Amino acid sequence: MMSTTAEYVLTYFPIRGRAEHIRLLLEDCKIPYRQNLIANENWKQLKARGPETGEIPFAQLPVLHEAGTSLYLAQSGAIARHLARRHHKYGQNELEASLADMLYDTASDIRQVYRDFIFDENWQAKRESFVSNASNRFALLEKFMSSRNTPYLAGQDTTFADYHLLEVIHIIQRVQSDIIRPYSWLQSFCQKMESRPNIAEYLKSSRRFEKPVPLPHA
Ligand SMILES: N[C@@H](CCC(=O)N[C@@H](CS)C(=O)NCC(=O)O)C(=O)O
Repeated sequence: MMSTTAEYVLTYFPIRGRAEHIRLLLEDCKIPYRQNLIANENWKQLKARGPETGEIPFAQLPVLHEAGTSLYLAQSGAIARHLARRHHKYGQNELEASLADMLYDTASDIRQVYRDFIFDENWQAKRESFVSNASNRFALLEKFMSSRNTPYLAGQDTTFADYHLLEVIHIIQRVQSDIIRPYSWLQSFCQKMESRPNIAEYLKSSRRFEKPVPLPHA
């Protein structure tokens, strides 16, 4: 949701990248935020002065700024967790919070496999092994989640981990559209996430960027 009375400003590039699960969380919870989209040609300058002004503490994006505070938060995982704590998306109890942490990191590991593949100059030759690796990782997640049998990763409601996993599935489906077909829990998870009204609206809106990363084949 875009708003003129934004609680948060999310600074990132005009791609989905590492910001997308943060956007999904903001959108699903209808938290007012504004996007500060940095074009490539402006990034060098901003990167050079960001650590000095405090606006980009570690010279990388995404960064979340909270309106009315001096807080400029870097690191996508820290941003997602910060919003989750503030907006009741960190589980109903400590066990759910720990599960959300574990499953967020599991989704990050799968995302890293995707990044290693997509940025590999021999990506075409490695497509099959990438798909097999990603599928094996989804199989383990499927096994774990089937044994718990909750609708969302940590329990009955979404946590920051669910938005991350949804985006990780979406980016890998761009490589292999039926990647989660063998996995019934993951399929039902995806359907549930995609049919949440605010997510459904966002996914088809012009606010959502088509590209996960700025590469022609991604
Ligand atoms: N661990 C950081 C990594 C941030 C990161 O790698 N950001 C990239 C974009 S996805 C970036 O700012 N690249 C531009 C640069 O380093 O100059 C996070 O999760 O936020």
